[in-house]
Amino acid sequence: MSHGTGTPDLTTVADHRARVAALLTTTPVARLPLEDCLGLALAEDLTASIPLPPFDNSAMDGYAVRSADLAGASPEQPVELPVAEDIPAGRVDVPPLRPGTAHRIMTGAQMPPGADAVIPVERTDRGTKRVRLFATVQPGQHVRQSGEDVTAGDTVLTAGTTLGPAQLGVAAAIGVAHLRVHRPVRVLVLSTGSELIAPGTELRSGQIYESNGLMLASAVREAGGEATLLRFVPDDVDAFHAALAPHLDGTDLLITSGGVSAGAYEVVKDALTGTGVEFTKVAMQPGMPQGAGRYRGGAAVVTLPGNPVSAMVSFEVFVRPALRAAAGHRAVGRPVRRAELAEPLTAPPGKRQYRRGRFDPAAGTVTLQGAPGSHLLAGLAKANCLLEIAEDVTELPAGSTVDVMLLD
Ligand SMILES: Nc1nc2c(c(=O)[nH]1)N[C@H]1C(S)=C(S)[C@@H](COP(=O)(O)OP(=O)(O)OC[C@H]3O[C@@H](n4cnc5c(N)ncnc54)[C@H](O)[C@@H]3O)O[C@H]1N2
Ligand code: MOO
Repeated sequence: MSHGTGTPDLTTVADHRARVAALLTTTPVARLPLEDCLGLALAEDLTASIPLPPFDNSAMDGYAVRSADLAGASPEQPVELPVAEDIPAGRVDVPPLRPGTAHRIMTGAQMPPGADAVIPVERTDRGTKRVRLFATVQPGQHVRQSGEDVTAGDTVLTAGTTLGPAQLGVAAAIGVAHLRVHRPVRVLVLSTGSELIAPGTELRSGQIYESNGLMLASAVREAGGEATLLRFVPDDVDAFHAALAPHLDGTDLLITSGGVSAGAYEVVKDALTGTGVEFTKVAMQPGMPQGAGRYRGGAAVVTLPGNPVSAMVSFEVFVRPALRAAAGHRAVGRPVRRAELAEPLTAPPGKRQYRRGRFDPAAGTVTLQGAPGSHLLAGLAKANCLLEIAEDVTELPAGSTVDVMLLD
C-alpha cells in the first residue's frame, strides 16, 4: 500500500496505526474495589449521592460563635464567653449554640446550629471553661458550607476518565467503594533472539542483554495494560508455537519484538506468516518493519522491530493509542506540543522520522538526544519527547517549529 508517502510499497504511518487500532475491541466492564482501579478508565459517569462537604463544618481549630457576640472585640478589649461544649471532628451529637456562649471546635467538626462563624484559636486565650476572644469575625468566616464542592446529583467524573489519585480520592469522598471500569487489556510480550541473555548474567562475545521485553512490558503497564513477559523464546518455529500455546488463552494482544526483517533467521516472521499476521514496511524511521493481524483468528498480534528504539517508538506510535482506546480511556494519545528546534537536523525523504528529544517547557525549545540510529537506546532514556518530522521534510534549520510528543 502506498498513500502519499512518496515512497512506493511502503505503508503509511496512519494506515498501519488504523490497522493496529482495528485489531482491538473495547474490553468488558468490571465492578472493582477502588484500590484496584488506579490507571483504569471509568466505564460510566459517576454521580454523587451526597453533597461535599456533607455538612457545614469548621475550617479552623478554634471556637464556634455567633459573630454578633464578638462585636468590638480586640486584644485590648476582648470579649469573654463561657465555653459550653467541646466539638472534636467526628462528634455526631452536636448541641446548638446558645447566644452568649462559645463551643470549642476542631477543623472538620460539624458546626453547631446557631453558630455562624469560627474564631481561630490563635485569636483567643485558648480557655476551656471561659474563653477570651481578641478579634471580631464576619458571618460565615472560617465555615466550610455543605455542598460547596459537590452537590448531590453532580457528575463528579465522566465515562472515559483515567482514574488517577485525585479521581479515586473524589470517588472515596462521595462514599463509593466500587467503580465500573474497563478491565485492562491483557498483553503477552514475547522476545526472541539467540543472541539475547538475561541481565545479571555474564556476557559472552556476540551476546547482548535482553532489554526489549522488560521495556515493552513496562510500557504496557504504564499505559494501563496488564503484561505477561515471555523471554528467550527459541529461534525455532515449532518451539515458538509451543512456547506461545499455553499463554494464548486470555491474551488480548501479543506483542513481539525482533525477528521480522530480511535475514535468514526471522523466527517471528516465519512462525506467524500464514497464521493471520501480515508483514509490511511502514514509511517511518525508526520502525520500518512491522506486522499486525490475528493469530489463528484469536489474539491480536503486533510484531515490532527488534532494534530497541524502533520497538519503543513503534509501541508509542501504533500500540499505545490502540491499547488505551480498547481500555476505554478518553485520553488516548500523548500530548503534542509545538517546540522550537534548538539545532538543525536532517531526515530521510519519504519517511516519517521520530527523533528523540528533550523538551524544555519553559523555553519552548527541544534539543535532540542522540543520533537517529535505532540501536541508540541511551538517547531514548534521556529523552522526554519524540519529535515527529513529516515524510516530505528532509532538513530543518535551528529555530524551526516542530511537533513533539511528550512522553512523560
Ligand atoms: N537487509 C535488510 N536488513 C534489515 C532491514 C531491511 O529492510 N533489510 N531492516 C532493518 C531495520 S529498519 C530494522 S528495525 C531491523 C529489524 O530487525 P528485526 O525486527 O528482525 O530484529 P532483529 O534482527 O531480531 O534484531 C535487530 C536488533 O535488535 C536487537 N534486539 C532484538 N531483540 C532484542 C531484545 N529483546 N532486547 C535487546 N535487543 C534486541 C538485536 O540484537 C539486533 O541488534 O532490521 C534491519 N535490517
Ligand atoms: O526502521 Mo528500523 O526500525 O530503524 O532500524
